[in-house]
Amino acid sequence: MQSDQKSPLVNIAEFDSKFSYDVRYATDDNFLEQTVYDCVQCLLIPEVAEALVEANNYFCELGYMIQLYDCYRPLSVQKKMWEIYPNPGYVGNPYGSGSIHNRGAAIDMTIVKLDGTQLDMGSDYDFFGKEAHIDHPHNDTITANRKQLWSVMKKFGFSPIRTEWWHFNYDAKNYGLKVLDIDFDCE
Ligand SMILES: C[C@@H](N)C(=O)N[C@H](C)C(=O)O
Ligand SMILES: [Zn+2]
Repeated sequence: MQSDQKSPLVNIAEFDSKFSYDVRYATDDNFLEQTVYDCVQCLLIPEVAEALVEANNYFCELGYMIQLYDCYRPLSVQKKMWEIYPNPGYVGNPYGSGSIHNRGAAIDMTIVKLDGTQLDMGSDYDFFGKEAHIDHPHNDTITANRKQLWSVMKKFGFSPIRTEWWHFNYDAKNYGLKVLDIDFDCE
């Protein structure tokens, strides 16, 4: 941790929009099989938080809301992930260009109905295999659910990656953003 680093991140909970949370990295129910976050928070740089709120408000008008799996991720956690699963198709290499999560400009997410009902996206979150790929063929329901997710996210400036249906990077210039290693303030 670099505690002298001033945080440029904002907490999505401070915005006027209702999100659902399923932050498994704050539990041991994740591919690391260990708790790597001290609390559930979605931190992002302001520009990305604003775009996400707009996307969520749009989803809400359609009868859905965003369920957040992960937002900003400290570089120290990225290193733990890489140690356990050093595959650049599924985990950004912290010793290379890293992850857009480390820059507060990527989100892992799905959408759920406003009553909390889950939508079938064809694989679980952080399933590292071909069923999670955005070009893998699935049945009509899954295809329609994914289309709903991606069409709205793209409208608000987010792009998916090929191997993970749940991962979105904000805009194309984001590798130029600063990599951060700030702990969550869980007070
Ligand atoms: C680990 C997974 N949830 C994820 O976010 N992977 C991408 C590729 C990343 O680490 O940036
Ligand atoms: Zn991700």
